Amino acid sequence: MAGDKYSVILPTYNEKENLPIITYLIAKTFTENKLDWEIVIVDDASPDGTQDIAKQLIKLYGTEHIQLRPREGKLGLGTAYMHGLKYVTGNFVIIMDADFSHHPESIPEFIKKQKEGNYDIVTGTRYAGNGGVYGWDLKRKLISRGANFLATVVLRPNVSDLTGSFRLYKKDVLAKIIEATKSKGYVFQMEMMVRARSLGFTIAEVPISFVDRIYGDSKLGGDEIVGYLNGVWTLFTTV
Ligand SMILES: Nc1nc2c(ncn2[C@@H]2O[C@H](COP(=O)(O)OP(=O)(O)O[C@H]3O[C@H](CO)[C@@H](O)[C@H](O)[C@@H]3O)[C@@H](O)[C@H]2O)c(=O)[nH]1
Ligand SMILES: [Mg+2]
Repeated sequence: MAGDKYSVILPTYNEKENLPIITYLIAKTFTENKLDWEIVIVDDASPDGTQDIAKQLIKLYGTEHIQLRPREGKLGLGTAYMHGLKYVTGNFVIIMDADFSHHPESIPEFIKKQKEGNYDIVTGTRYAGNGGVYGWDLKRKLISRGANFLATVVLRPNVSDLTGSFRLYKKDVLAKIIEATKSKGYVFQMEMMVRARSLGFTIAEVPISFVDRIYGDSKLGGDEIVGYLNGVWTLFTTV
């Protein structure tokens, strides 16, 4: 629709190798599809110089397309989205990873799906249709499947991929969900879907291929798994 603007919130922590290429591909995707866009980079004081790269990208694409909204230290993904949302100027928000696990080529499919039913949220799914995961070892696959299975059985939010983060939201919907969401770590993605359901928002799905990163390391650790289990329990007893 004329007047729609898509704001991509891109959280980064040590993504200097990935940031220029992901930015290029996001820009290309929006430009080719004649869509209005911006990227809000939320960098948590990455020691590798990610912010220097971001500043160069602002010079290249302009302040109307790229915002750098840094924070003092590594404060986690959930709060990175909240922080980025404060600066968003579009009426739609896309959240994705900066490490190519989420490919920008899916963005037009998300937008098309959103328009089909005027959905509040379109979530990427690795666990339906021709979606999938590539490059993870068995352990990480089992953690992801287990996390989804547990929350699906206990909380029944009727979303096939609860722990993924590649999603499109109406901006005011995202603001309301974030306000209701209490957890801060990786569990945030799952809680957001459960909250969205209980607030009555509509959710559609688009199958995506999640490809493990080539550059840098995942930030998922044992404390995140404990945090997830706590999150499922808390939602089970309160929502
Ligand atoms: N600003 C900021 N960015 C962060 C932080 N931690 C991670 N990031 C950024 O967030 C993105 C995802 O981080 P990864 O460390 O690559 O996550 P992953 O293990 O590949 O996990 C992915 O899959 C999970 C489960 O499916 C998802 O829950 C998660 O959101 C992500 O999509 C990357 O762009 C990374 O730089 C943080 O504390 N602060
Ligand atoms: Mg990753």
